[in-house]
Amino acid sequence: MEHSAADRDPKAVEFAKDKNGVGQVLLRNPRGASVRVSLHGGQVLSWKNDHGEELLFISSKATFKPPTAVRGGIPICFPQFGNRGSLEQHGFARNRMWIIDDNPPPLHPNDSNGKAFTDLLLKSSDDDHKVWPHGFEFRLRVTLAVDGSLTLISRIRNVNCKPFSFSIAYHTYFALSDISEVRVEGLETLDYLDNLCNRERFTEQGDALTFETEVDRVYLSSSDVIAIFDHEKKRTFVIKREGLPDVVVWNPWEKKSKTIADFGDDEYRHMLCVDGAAIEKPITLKPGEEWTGRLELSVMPSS
Ligand SMILES: O=P(O)(O)OC[C@H]1O[C@@H](O)[C@H](O)[C@@H](O)[C@@H]1O
Repeated sequence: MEHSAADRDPKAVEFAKDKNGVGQVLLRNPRGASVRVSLHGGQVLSWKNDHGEELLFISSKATFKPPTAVRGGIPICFPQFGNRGSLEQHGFARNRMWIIDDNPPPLHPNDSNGKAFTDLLLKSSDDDHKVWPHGFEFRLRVTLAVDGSLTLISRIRNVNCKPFSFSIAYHTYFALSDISEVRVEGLETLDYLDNLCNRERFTEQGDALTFETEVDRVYLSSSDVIAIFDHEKKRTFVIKREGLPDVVVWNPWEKKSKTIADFGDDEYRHMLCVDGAAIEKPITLKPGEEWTGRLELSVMPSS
């Protein structure tokens, strides 16, 4: 039996609909932090700390009307990343309607006890089979802990009689004061594939990543914790991953921003995508097998 914060506080998990009729789950912790998850795409749309400050970027030009994913938050790229395959960009999961999973297979008690959480489910549909002929169940648990950290646990199961392979990324748009004041640590000396150079492979040379132009890279096989230091806001995002060896770093910068319809011209200054991902070596599941991946995001004060 799993016990969530909802067992003690009926306000810890609430369900509502947005103005387009899309279901959303709101998680709250006792200190006032909150997380909002949409059933559309299983996408986290908001993560606020206990001062009510938004930690995820959402574009002022974002459209919240399905079927397109919202520009910001944490869209889930599955079963394809980017255009590395025949499916639509970043796969179809972010554009599908998920359901609430009332009776998910249990997870470790640490993933629920004392926390506010919700379980969502996406099952492959007949439409999905036309473009990707595989049977899967994708279970997503979104958890808000008492310390304000946000955890996404994905369990993907092959429910068909033939194997399939997939890629996945949690395309996390972090909200920042100013991209030119930001430093990312944990990717030093790693190899990366540069999407701006036909995925050519390079090796990261610098001490830490800083930003002064467009970046669109997949860092490979990183085992470290990633930290995003925001000097102006005096806070550091800490990203921990399990089962997600690769890390995408994306900022469209000035020129590309102007070509993205649901993104403001100057908004690149206030966001950075850093995704926990499994891309270079797709994950293969035999019939009946399940894969688990875990992303944990937390924020710490820094000087
Ligand atoms: O506009 P989309 O489909 O959400 O993708 C945004 C970006 O996502 C990044 O992860 C890709 O590497 C970029 O190439 C892409 O432009």
